[in-house]
Amino acid sequence: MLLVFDVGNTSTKIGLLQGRELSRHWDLSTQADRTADEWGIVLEVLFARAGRKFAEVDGAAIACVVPPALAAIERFVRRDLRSEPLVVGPGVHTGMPIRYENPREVGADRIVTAVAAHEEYGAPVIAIDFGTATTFDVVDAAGAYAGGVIAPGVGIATEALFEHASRLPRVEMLRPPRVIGRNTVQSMQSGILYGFAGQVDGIVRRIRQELGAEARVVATGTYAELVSQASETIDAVDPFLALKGLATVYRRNRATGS
Ligand SMILES: Nc1ncnc2c1ncn2[C@@H]1O[C@H](COP(=O)(O)OP(=O)(O)O)[C@@H](O)[C@H]1O
Ligand SMILES: CC(C)(COP(=O)(O)O)[C@@H](O)C(=O)NCCC(=O)O
Ligand SMILES: [K+]
Repeated sequence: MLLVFDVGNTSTKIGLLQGRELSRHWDLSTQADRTADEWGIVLEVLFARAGRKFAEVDGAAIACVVPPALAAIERFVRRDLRSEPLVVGPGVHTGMPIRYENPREVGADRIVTAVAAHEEYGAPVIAIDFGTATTFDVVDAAGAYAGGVIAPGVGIATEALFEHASRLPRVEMLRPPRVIGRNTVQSMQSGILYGFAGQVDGIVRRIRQELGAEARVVATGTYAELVSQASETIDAVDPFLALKGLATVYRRNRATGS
């Protein structure tokens, strides 16, 4: 079995794969100061509840965009799983050429997400990840990572709205009954949902124009389901793109299997 970690700025997504099948997945808050011992405790509990044992794990892969969180996970994998983790980053073979000016700059989460989108939907494809940031990752017709877009995420942008406007409350992220809100909460829900859906549609149209191709669009991340309800350009929602992409990159590096 393969254990994969996608460490984002807000949450750490963990998956257990048997071959290509994601058999379990968990979502923890990202805590950069969590120690290797604490990782051991947390995963022991999760494994026990899933009826799994550390000894069944024969490989691990990590994509981390929070540098201080990485070392403890690596230590946990080496010590408790007795395995050398594959950390996605410079020098790792992903099978996808990167057209960023400086390929080292691209977040590992974006690369594995793009790899999974390409594998599942072909090329060209646009993967959107609604996490702390909203990221668009573009895979061109030749299957290369063409670059993309980084925008303020739905959660943090909304947080800024009520932090900076005294009379605005925290609102639930829901689809309001109409676009024209008749109370504060509905007005904010409308602005959030249709604002971010419009952002997606506008950016996707421009990307397609620049690519000169009708790339398909797959969305992932916390707000993917919500925004896709109002977006006209999102073709599919897949909550596990990054975890699947991690497994693919692992296979491409450690070909003996997972
Ligand atoms: N369980 C939750 N309930 C509400 N909001 C959440 C939850 N988990 C994450 N979020 C919000 O989602 C955003 C991060 O999404 P996530 O997919 O975890 O991002 P990342 O990949 O950057 O860690 C944050 O703005 C956070 O406030
Ligand atoms: C863009 C990101 C902040 C997204 O992180 P997330 O929202 O998933 O926590 C992350 O991928 C990152 O730090 N990237 C490095 C810069 C880049 O990709 O160009
Ligand atoms: K992410």
